[in-house]
Amino acid sequence: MAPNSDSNTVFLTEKEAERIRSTVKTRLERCSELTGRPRKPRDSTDAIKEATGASLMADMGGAPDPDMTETQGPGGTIPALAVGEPYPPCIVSLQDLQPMGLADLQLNTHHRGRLLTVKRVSPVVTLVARSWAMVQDKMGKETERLEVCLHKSRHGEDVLESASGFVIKEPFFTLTDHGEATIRVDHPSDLIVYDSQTADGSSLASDTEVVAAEQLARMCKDKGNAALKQKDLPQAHAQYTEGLKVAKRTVVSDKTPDLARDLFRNRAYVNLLLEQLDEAKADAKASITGKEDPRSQELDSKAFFRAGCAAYALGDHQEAKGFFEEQRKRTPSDKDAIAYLRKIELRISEQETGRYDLGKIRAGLSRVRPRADAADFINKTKVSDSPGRGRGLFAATNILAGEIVICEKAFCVVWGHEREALTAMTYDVRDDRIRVSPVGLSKSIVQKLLSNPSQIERVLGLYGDYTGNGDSVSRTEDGPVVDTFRVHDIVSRNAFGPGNQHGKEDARHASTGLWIRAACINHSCVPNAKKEFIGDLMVFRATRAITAGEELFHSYDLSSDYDARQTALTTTWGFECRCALCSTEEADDVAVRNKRRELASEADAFVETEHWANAKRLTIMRAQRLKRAIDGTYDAERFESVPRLAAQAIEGWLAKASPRR
Ligand SMILES: C[S@@+](CC[C@H](N)C(=O)[O-])C[C@H]1O[C@@H](n2cnc3c(N)ncnc32)[C@H](O)[C@@H]1O
Repeated sequence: MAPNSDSNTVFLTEKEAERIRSTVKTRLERCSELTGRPRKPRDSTDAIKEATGASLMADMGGAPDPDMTETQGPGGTIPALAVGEPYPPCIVSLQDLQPMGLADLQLNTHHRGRLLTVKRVSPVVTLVARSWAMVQDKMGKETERLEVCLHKSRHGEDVLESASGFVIKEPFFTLTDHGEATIRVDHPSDLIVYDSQTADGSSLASDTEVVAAEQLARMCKDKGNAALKQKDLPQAHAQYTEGLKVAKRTVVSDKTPDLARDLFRNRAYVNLLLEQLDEAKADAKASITGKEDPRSQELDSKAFFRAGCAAYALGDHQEAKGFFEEQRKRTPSDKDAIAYLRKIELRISEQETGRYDLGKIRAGLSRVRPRADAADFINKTKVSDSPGRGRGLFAATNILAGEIVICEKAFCVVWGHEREALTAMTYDVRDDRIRVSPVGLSKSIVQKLLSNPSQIERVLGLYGDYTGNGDSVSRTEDGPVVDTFRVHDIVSRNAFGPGNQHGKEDARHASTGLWIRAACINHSCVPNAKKEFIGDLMVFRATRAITAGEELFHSYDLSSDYDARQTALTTTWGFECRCALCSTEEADDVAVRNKRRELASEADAFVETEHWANAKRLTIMRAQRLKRAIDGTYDAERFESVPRLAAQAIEGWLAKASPRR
């Protein structure tokens, strides 16, 4: 990777790049040699001792993290990960899988159709991009390493650390980068936290059992309330869920129907805090009593409010409006409902007209509130095939120069200053390329999809190199399923950086986001739309008049240098640009392109250091000379109808400069 003065550029030495490549290649060779071989038993005591030591060292930061690679630059060290060996997640429910033991594991094998029940027997070794621990199966005779890669936490808690019992669906037994055997989990839905309490009340028969079940449900509700008070949201959610298993049984709900409703209402609240919006909405709806007495009206008002908040956060403004109106009917003076209904009017107007108070939106943003409260405006565009480029976004109506084409909130954005921000060097074995990848964004998207499965289809419908094995299963009886490899590939080809809006960023913590509609816009070096970011709002404006039916383009890479642009487009986006400008520049002599690159760098440095306001006559003359020199590298005839990108910065400066009086 080329050295660069830009603070967001990662500089990887050839030696480091070679080390990453050879580590991965050696592992793959070893894996293929060992495929199908039986697992070698481990000495339990030694294995646990080793994990305990490694866990202590990791906690103290005392040992080098094997995930990390050295890079030069302000970001410091960056994790290095191998990608490009995707496999689909398990899409079979637990009840349809056959149990197996650790002794049955075979190397480099996905044990399809099988499940492993294990308990953790060592502390967890928490590394930047993975966590691991030693586990034993039911018999307690065999011990093995269990590693959770990248997607290792849920609601901010390390999954391995959150419990001691796990079920691994269709376990993948392989080698670590260092050649050690391990069970490896890449898809969060393949690891189920094993729940020993089976309070499903499935065989409730006698009155005494029903009373006991009711008591159990009440106890869960109390425990949930206590956990909520302690702000232990995952625990509160688990307790309410446990209580609901019993309270929903007909024999219990016939006797005390309000118990399940209370649990649903409480869980709706916890779900809102956990941003599990699908379930928050469903729970709130399930808790509605429909009764007329004042107490029930008050409780239903609360339920409609929670359903409204969930629908609003999901961007379903019409649905949210319906819920808040129901709330207002029950509690007419409720200020929250009135405030939300007012906001919804604004959102619906933004969505329909594309008119935004962008100044106000900008003023409401800050480092602690970096996400805009705004609706998406997309109805001037439609998605259609773009020959040679997959799908593209097209104008559905005539659009004037300067008009908003689309305005969209990020489906997910991770700001450089947020805990989730994480950049990695990924070595992709499919094309032998090392890239800088926003893996923190992939992690956050996976979490968001697991929490809101209604959104899975929208995201997985985006373009990515790996498209899975054709199964579109996004849920089993055990919960939502998200293919993390597909999300990784989608992020690679569709994510953008909203820029440094909230203080300095470094290479390891760059801001990145995913905008679903805008992800359909293809690239051109001669675009007809230009994007700007206001918080997580991506605003595209037409740079010239666009007629209905025309394809919309923006520039993925703004470099004025043909070679730099082509390298970025092939490496990051996987295509060679064949636009009118690239074809013209490609025909230039290499020496001419080199000269132009040098002059453009000089012009950039000039623009950076010399302010145009009150510039001296001599400074202006220098700028004019530079512009003439750059123009001299362009053949007037061939470049008549395409832009001269290298001259744009200095032209802009000259247009603004005025001689000092
Ligand atoms: C953000 S997506 C754009 C939408 C995409 N075409 C689709 O079908 O969903 C980026 C991908 O679109 C394709 N693409 C974008 N602009 C292109 C162009 N000018 N020429 C060829 N492929 C292009 C590349 O495969 C790139 O990785």
